[in-house]
Amino acid sequence: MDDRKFSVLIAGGGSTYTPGIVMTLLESQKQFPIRKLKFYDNDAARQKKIADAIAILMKERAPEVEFLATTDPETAFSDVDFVMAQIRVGKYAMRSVDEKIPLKHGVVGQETTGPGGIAYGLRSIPGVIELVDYMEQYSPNAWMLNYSNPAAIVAEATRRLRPNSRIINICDMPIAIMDRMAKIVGLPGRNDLVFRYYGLNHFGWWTDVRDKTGRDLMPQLKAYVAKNGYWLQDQEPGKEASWISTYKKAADVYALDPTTLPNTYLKYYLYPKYVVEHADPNYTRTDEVEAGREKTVFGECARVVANGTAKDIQFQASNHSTYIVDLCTAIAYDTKQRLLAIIPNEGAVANIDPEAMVEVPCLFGANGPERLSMGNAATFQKGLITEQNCVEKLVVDAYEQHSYIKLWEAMSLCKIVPDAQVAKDILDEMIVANKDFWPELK
Ligand SMILES: NC(=O)c1ccc[n+]([C@@H]2O[C@H](COP(=O)([O-])OP(=O)(O)OC[C@H]3O[C@@H](n4cnc5c(N)ncnc54)[C@H](O)[C@@H]3O)[C@@H](O)[C@H]2O)c1
Ligand SMILES: O=P(O)(O)OC[C@H]1O[C@H](O[C@H]2[C@H](O)[C@@H](O)[C@@H](O)O[C@@H]2CO)[C@H](O)[C@@H](O)[C@@H]1O
Ligand SMILES: [Mn+2]
Repeated sequence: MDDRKFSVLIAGGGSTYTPGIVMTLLESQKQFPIRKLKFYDNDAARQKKIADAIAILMKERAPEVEFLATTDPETAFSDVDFVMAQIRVGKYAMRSVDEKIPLKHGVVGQETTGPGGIAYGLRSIPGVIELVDYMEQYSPNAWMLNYSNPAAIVAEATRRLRPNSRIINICDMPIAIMDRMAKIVGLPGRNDLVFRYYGLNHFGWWTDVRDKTGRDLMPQLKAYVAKNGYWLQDQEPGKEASWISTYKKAADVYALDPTTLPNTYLKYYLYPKYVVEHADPNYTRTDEVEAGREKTVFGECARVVANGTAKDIQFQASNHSTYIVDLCTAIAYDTKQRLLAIIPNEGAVANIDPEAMVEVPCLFGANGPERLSMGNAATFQKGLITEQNCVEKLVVDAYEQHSYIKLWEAMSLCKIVPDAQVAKDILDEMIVANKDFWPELK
């Protein structure tokens, strides 16, 4: 009988996703038992607001689990088995800038795609590399499951700058979509699907989806998505309008290739004009998140602290939290569960650059991900992936070489940006806005 219990560190303890992850960890004690839970953040005040509530929760529901929150790297990263990383370098203030500057130039302003994603990527690279270095210094046998975005650029940077690190970059978008697919075909959840998927992060397609008996679910899914996208009518009370619109827009993305099912993020690359026409340059997604998720999460934490009890705490598990715990479980117990991750291609998508960081199904075990072969990308996908992957590589080139030209090339090559002069105008504004975060570009 395996009586191991694990030590988990949440890096970015002040994240709005932290309470949901803690709820899943508490509900998963049979599947993935923990002995220690730590938070680490570089903003003590932000983290404390969440940690004070979670301390009450842990005392009431898991007093046997050691809990602490710290801003000290050695305290945080020592004696850790798994690091769950979810930092946002520059916080929402900089996400707001990432979204608003491009929109002023009539270009998509978005967290992880286009110029916004490029700017975010240059901020995130040093922050995530620092976490990897702390982990390797204090707990060299630990695994890092990294949600910190933009995962595509962070993944290329960690492949290049820390090639032997035990970091696995992940994304919950395909997971959320597969939970929807399961509902569309009347199955309990994503783990009841067997799928083939390939692409880059926030830039991928399903080519095959079956149930566990091998029944082909693609015809039923395609018929639904062609009409509704991934929007589940009336099954999502309170879902925000911007997300409803994104799920519905998948129908138009699907129309471009009815042989596959698309990731929702492709709308930004294939319908940028539509996105810009439906955006408000003065009130973007960050404003919605600050008025929504951030307010709700920090309000609930304050309520728990004020009441001195978490008996009626209003946080719950989500696909975001269950996914990262599924990954830790698969690694901890060598289960070989088939799970998506962003990994070095090395032939998984045979006709794409072997050094691309692709998002494909892997078998997860004690040695981490084992890639599954997804065959060749079709011509449409190959063209899109090759261009976008070069953008992501140019961003990491710009970071490594402190190169203005490389970053201008990345912005100009990006499918979302129509013109090299527009790219330059956006870039020059972003350099000023990111002066506290980016390397000085020559
Ligand atoms: N990969 C995915 O699919 C996925 C899904 C959801 C969220 N995310 C990402 O997770 C992250 C957290 O999202 P959020 O909305 O909760 O953000 P948030 O701003 O609420 O929390 C981020 C936390 O990171 C901390 N932080 C920033 N820089 C740091 C550094 N260098 N070292 C340590 N801590 C640092 C901040 O102080 C903050 O407490 C973001 O990067 C977001 O894009 C990714
Ligand atoms: O705009 P946000 O901050 O709500 O979400 C941006 C993230 O969207 C995807 O993840 C989640 C999202 O976090 C959650 O709010 C919900 O709406 O569902 C999405 C899919 O689970 C995306 O994968 C992340 O990379 C983004 O950061
Ligand atoms: Mn994602």
